[in-house]
Amino acid sequence: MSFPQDKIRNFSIIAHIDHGKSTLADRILEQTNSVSERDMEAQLLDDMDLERERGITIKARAVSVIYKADDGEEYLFNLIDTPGHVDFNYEVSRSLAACEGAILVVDASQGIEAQTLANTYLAVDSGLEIVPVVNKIDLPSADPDRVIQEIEDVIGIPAEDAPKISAKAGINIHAVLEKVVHDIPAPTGDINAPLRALIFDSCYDSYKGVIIYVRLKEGQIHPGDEFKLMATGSVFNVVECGLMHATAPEKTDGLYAGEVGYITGSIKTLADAKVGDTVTLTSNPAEEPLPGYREAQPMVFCGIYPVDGARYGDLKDALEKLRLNDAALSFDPETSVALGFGFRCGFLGLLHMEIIQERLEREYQLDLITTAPSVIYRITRTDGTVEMIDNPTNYPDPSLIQMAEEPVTDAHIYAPKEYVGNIMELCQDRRGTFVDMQYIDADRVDLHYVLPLAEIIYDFFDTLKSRTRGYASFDYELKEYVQSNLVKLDIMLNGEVVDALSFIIHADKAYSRARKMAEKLKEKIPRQLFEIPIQACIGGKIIARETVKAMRKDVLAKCYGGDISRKKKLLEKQKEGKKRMRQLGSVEVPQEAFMAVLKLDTD
Ligand SMILES: Nc1nc2c(ncn2[C@@H]2O[C@H](COP(=O)(O)OP(=O)(O)OP(=O)(O)O)[C@@H](O)[C@H]2O)c(=O)[nH]1
Repeated sequence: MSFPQDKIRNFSIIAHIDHGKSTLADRILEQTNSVSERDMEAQLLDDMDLERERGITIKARAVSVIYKADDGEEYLFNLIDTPGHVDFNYEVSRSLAACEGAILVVDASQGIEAQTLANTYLAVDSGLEIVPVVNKIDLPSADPDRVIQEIEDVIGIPAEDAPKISAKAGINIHAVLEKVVHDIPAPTGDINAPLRALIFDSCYDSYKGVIIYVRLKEGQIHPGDEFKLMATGSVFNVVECGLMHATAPEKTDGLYAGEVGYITGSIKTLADAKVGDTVTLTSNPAEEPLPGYREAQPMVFCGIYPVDGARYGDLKDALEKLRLNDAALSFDPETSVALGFGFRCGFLGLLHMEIIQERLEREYQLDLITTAPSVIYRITRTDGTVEMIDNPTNYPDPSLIQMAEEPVTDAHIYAPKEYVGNIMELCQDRRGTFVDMQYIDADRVDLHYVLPLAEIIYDFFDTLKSRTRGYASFDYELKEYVQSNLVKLDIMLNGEVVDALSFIIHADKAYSRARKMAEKLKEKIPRQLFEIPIQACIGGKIIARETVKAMRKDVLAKCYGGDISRKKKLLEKQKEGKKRMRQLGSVEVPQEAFMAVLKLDTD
């Protein structure tokens, strides 16, 4: 065994977004000489380009480093990075379950925010030792003592000797490393017991197949061993195992209880090696898997269509490739009269959805049309059957519905108290139910609301930010399904329903939304040779109407005579424009009309 258990420390860094988690991780790698300066790109742990650009951590990752402590001993630190966004909460909880402790980073000028608390609760639920650290003390607005007091008052853990650091300037990082050695317990677990290893992350490598990242709780595993994934039941042989160092993996002759490492075994798809599953050996299997496994459940759905119908096959290939590395992404073929062939895609949340859309466009050069995001509604039909509906097209006729239910969330908003009025107004407007309000300190409050998921998947967070000048933070958790007065709103152009524009909405909001959509469409649809009525209707009843007037004269008539190249240019331009048009029945609708209507709420 490479390292005695008592010299191993397995920990995560948890923080609210932007409080400096990745920067601290970089400093830890640097100070343990894990990376040469040349290799030290900022935010080494975030290795996807997109992550770097957005400055967020999408996938959890782990890295092993060796730290020579002040007591003269060498310690093996396994640092497990966690994603910082609620969409990826399940991955966060699995990463935490692989650790004994967590460094809690709090920004010295901002103090505790919504995800500080949400992530701390996840860590406490996993029984971790929390090591608070106050970061960004170099900022002029930093008030570390106030933040320490806040940690003690709000979280209820001792923090008077929390290291006050600057991850950016590299101040006091040593104190953090020593805290890890002294405050975070070493792992325990019998290396001779039947193997139980928790998969906390996995990725796809085109040479090695799926690489699974595990924390061994009990037992050991060696190359050549036959292992079983307990949730899926699939069996493989270990081809390689080892530790992940910052720059390259290190093959080892085995992994032992307490360690964190990787295993490869010609596993073909991520669906076989799911995060949260338990690895055991077929020769001496464990009786029970480790607790906490569940399937990642998509919560937000939308239709994705290629602008150019001929690229349907490319879109399919791209989605399949992305799914290799993202078991939470789901997609099924769907057809729309308006948009042709495409896919109904499911995501963990809005951020996840945006990331996938952006990757499809950027990495696979696809032009896409996406339909409005939808949550999953639970419909009980009059004949008693229950259906989960993620596509407005499948929404039954109102006469067949006995009860409609929608998902609601428990939401916490942290903000300075002067914004309480604005926030309450926003939550009210989004059909929120006020639960309570608590003071975090003299200036800031925690507003607790129950909010329908459908109301926060559009642009809730952006609106919240703009109404609080960026000071509010937000966190939510799915709570339950509740009965709701839902209707399906259809849009008709020239008397025909445009299926891609239909959506499910609360009855109270249907009228104003219908009116806004009709107005927007009128503005965006160019005049054509005939009059186009735009109608919004619920179950056949028209609730809003606008009309695009017919073209009165031939606009091309202006181009009499003139030089031929100018005419050609005009024709070229027209062709370009044509490509971006969709023929909906008898009406041509420009691409941007779809976009405009779908983004209605942000205006
Ligand atoms: N002034 C100052 N800025 C810091 C410090 N630590 C981090 N930052 C800056 O704060 C921003 C966010 O830091 P990150 O390390 O990306 O934060 P994070 O918590 O990893 O963010 P997510 O990955 O999105 O969760 C970056 O612009 C950093 O340069 C610090 O000690 N002082």
